[in-house]
Amino acid sequence: MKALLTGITGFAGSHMTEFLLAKNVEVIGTVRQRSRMDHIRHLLKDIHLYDCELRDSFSVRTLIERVKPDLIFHLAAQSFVPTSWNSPIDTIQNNINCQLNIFEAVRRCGIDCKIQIACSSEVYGRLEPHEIPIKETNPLRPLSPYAVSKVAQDYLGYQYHQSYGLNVIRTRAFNHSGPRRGEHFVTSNFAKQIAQIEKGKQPPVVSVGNLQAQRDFTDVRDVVRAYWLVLEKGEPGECYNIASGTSWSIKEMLDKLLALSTVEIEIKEDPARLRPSDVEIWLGDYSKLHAQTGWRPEIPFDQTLSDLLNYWRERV
Ligand SMILES: C[C@H]1O[C@H](OP(=O)(O)OP(=O)(O)OC[C@H]2O[C@@H](n3cnc4c(=O)[nH]c(N)nc43)[C@H](O)[C@@H]2O)[C@@H](O)[C@@H](O)C1=O
Repeated sequence: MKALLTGITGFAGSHMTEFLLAKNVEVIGTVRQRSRMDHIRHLLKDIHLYDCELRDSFSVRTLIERVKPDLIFHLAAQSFVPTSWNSPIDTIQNNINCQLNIFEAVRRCGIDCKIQIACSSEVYGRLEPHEIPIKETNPLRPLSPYAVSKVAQDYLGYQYHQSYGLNVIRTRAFNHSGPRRGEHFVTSNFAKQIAQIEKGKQPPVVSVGNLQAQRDFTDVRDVVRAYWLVLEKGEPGECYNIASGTSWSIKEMLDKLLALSTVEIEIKEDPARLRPSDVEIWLGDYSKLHAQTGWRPEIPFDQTLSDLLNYWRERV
């Protein structure tokens, strides 16, 4: 079996690759000139990489024709919410166009393959208290340009299934973390700062943004297992939440990280880290995914944070 991964050099992509290789699936990934290989260097001898600019329809079609994948995991995206405030057009164009190029290539080449698209809990945006925990049937009220790009990706997945019968499954992952998480995302950012403080490379102050927000964190290794399971057992055209079913405030998450360290550390709010609007609370209901595939989260959040902090301790 052949799996094509977009975003293979990224956080989820590298974990997805490890998961697929352990299942003896042939892994093919797309890279660009500027892709950094740090996360997949240890896997290079076991995978095939193709130069492909996902924004370029010709490049994508050539790749799909050549590879003829059985499975596609579409993980590549501009995924950092604050970047989407600074360059909304770039985020929207990138996230929508890349996916459209994949859909059109699969459709026009007539390839029979299953496609997982990495949508997001960001599509839900603003919530009413009675809507928590969030089900897939909830109205979508996106609160950032990134969230709007994910709504478009999500609905295009639905539409291409309805219109052309493409075998697309939409996953709405809530926040996820673990080793290799990009350093701008909150868990990784705080863990890296703490690791730097422990080594005396930063004064003993952690800079933070909005600590009141509540997030539902799942370990990335559980998330990629869900990506696999939806293609194995999911219903084409459907969407599935991937969540832990537990919510932590960002302050609680920071306290957990601080408790893993022996150093005295102060907390300081940095106004530059606040956003024009921030989703207040996320708590996902993953019962649909569980009923369809048997998936449930296995790695406790404390383990995720400890692995992440140790990851940074080895790198700073
Ligand atoms: C599901 C969704 O999940 C992620 O989006 P995100 O929730 O924006 O992730 P984050 O780690 O940037 O922020 C989480 C929360 O933490 C607050 N926060 C406080 N202080 C800092 C801080 O210092 N840095 C950051 N980054 N956030 C901070 C921040 O205001 C927010 O409330 C992406 O994977 C996205 O691709 C996705 O799809």
